[in-house]
Amino acid sequence: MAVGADANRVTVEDVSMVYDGSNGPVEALRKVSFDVEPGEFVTIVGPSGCGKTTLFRIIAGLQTPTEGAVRLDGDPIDGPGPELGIVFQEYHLFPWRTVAGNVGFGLEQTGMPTDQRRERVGELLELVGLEGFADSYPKDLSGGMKQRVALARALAPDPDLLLMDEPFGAVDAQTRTMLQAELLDIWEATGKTVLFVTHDIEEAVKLGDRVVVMDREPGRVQEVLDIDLERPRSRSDRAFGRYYEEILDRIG
Ligand SMILES: Nc1ncnc2c1ncn2[C@@H]1O[C@H](COP(=O)(O)OP(=O)(O)OP(=O)(O)O)[C@@H](O)[C@H]1O
Repeated sequence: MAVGADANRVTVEDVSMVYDGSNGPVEALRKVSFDVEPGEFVTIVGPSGCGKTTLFRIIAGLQTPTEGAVRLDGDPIDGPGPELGIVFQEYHLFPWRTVAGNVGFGLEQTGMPTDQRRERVGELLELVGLEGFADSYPKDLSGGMKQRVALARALAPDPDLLLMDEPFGAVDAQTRTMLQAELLDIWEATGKTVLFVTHDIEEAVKLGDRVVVMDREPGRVQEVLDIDLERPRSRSDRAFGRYYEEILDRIG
């Protein structure tokens, strides 16, 4: 295979997950398969309990599937590493570290020299629109700003894949719209492959090139829908509405 042919491609292969529930086995995923092409923005949408978080955790290497595998560039993902940038709904920032300290955390672990690290953190803060907040602490930031810090931290080691689990679920509607637009700008600027989990159909259609639609019946992928729309997209567009209704119809 040519060098780079598989760059940043994610392959989810027949992934199944069965939990040991207190009342017996709980099937969370059944033979889920799909690919994410390099540089693509893929959203995963489905109703509560359909297995989104389980799928996300398996792709992030935080959880081992009962069967199947997830590969990044052909290699199995066997734990979170610098090739993955992960953003959770609840920010997960270190409260005792400044904004710069949070963003630079992963870079410290790699042993990057201080000067270089400062420069990289500065670039990242600019990218997420937080210049001037390097010395602030998370407690002094709004939800949207905290999520920008979490995004900058995830991007710091220049990961192959950006994984986001309901990242805008905890912010108000106006901030959410703003963050969505900013994320698309960052995605375009960096060319990252993005996998984004949401329960919000509008968000899934607005952001994704392709939408992995989970079934009403837990653990199944209903279909993978190609969204053939130009950005920016809004619900007032007829074509947007068609995709929205289509997905709504499937998962209700
Ligand atoms: N640790 C666990 N032990 C037993 N069952 C679990 C466990 N984690 C999840 N489940 C079950 O697996 C199924 C899928 O859960 P999961 O959290 O992945 O779904 P989800 O789509 O992310 O839902 P939500 O949007 O509500 O978080 C559910 O039936 C859930 O109750």
